[in-house]
Amino acid sequence: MECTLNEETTAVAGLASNDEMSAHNEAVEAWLLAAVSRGDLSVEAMAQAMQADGYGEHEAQLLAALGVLRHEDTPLHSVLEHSRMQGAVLDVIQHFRYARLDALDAHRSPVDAPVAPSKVRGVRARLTCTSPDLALFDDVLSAHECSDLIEFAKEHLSANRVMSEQGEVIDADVRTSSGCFVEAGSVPWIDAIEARISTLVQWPQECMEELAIVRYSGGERFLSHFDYFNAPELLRHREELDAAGQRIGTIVLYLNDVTEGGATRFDVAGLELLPSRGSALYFTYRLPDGRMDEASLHSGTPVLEGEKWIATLWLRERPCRGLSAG
Ligand SMILES: O=C(O)CCC(=O)C(=O)O
Ligand SMILES: [Fe+2]
Repeated sequence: MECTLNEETTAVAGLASNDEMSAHNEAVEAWLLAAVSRGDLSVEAMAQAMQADGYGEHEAQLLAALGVLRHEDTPLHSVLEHSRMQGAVLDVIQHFRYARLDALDAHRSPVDAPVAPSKVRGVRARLTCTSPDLALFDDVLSAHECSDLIEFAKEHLSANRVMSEQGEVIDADVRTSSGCFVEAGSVPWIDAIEARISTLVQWPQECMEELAIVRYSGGERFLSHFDYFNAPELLRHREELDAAGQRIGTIVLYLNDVTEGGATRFDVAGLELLPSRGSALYFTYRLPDGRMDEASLHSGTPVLEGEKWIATLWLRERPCRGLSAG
């Protein structure tokens, strides 16, 4: 199983195999629900049963932990209290970039309604996938933060630029949106948002490019592309690689709900993620052997009604503050 849906489906897979995947997920979830309602909160027992059923150790632990988190709406700390394998669960959770809001609360911006410091809850991955490696998180930005970012961008938008084969900046058909960068300090709470994302994905803030806000109006889209620099023969790509290394991951923050169209589509997996205000898509594309993952090929599908607003953060191998890759 490559993709795991953890909530009601706000993600839509376009290929026929999705039906099989959903049926499989439903069966797994039904089993988890039954286990939880029997009062068996032992993640370990569930994981062992799943392993006996042919799941890999890691996957079984993850699914069992997710099952408890989801079906009981159980705070993370309570899962850990009930679990005899706290360390393993934490490893699994961290591996899949779960973060705890108490850690994230340190990075809440002033426009957020404060979460009581004693309140601990997990940031839930609605969906995880191994090929491409991605996770979709809910409630990463507050409604206030989303609308403030949109209001800021409205004052600073210009047509997005795409590089020609010769490495020149041109207006091209690949990306028909408008956008702007949010320089450090230009919005008071931008640092808080970036620090929160850094905590969520466990990657240093100084290795994140400047936040880029993009608006797609009716009919606008971003054709299939890789986010990493895949043409070292081009001067621009070579310069970028020399300056701060490869791009290895992307966070797309969805700033509004889109009425129709405007999905983020992963062509190889046939997976389409629908924007939902405040959620964050995180995907990575450096494979364990160092090659870049072609399964990360993706596009922004045409917006059919209304507008789509996103904010994107690209992760680099090395510090990149002050450089704008675009
Ligand atoms: O618009 C989208 O959903 C995708 C955006 C994207 O691919 C990017 O900003 O690199
Ligand atoms: Fe992209």
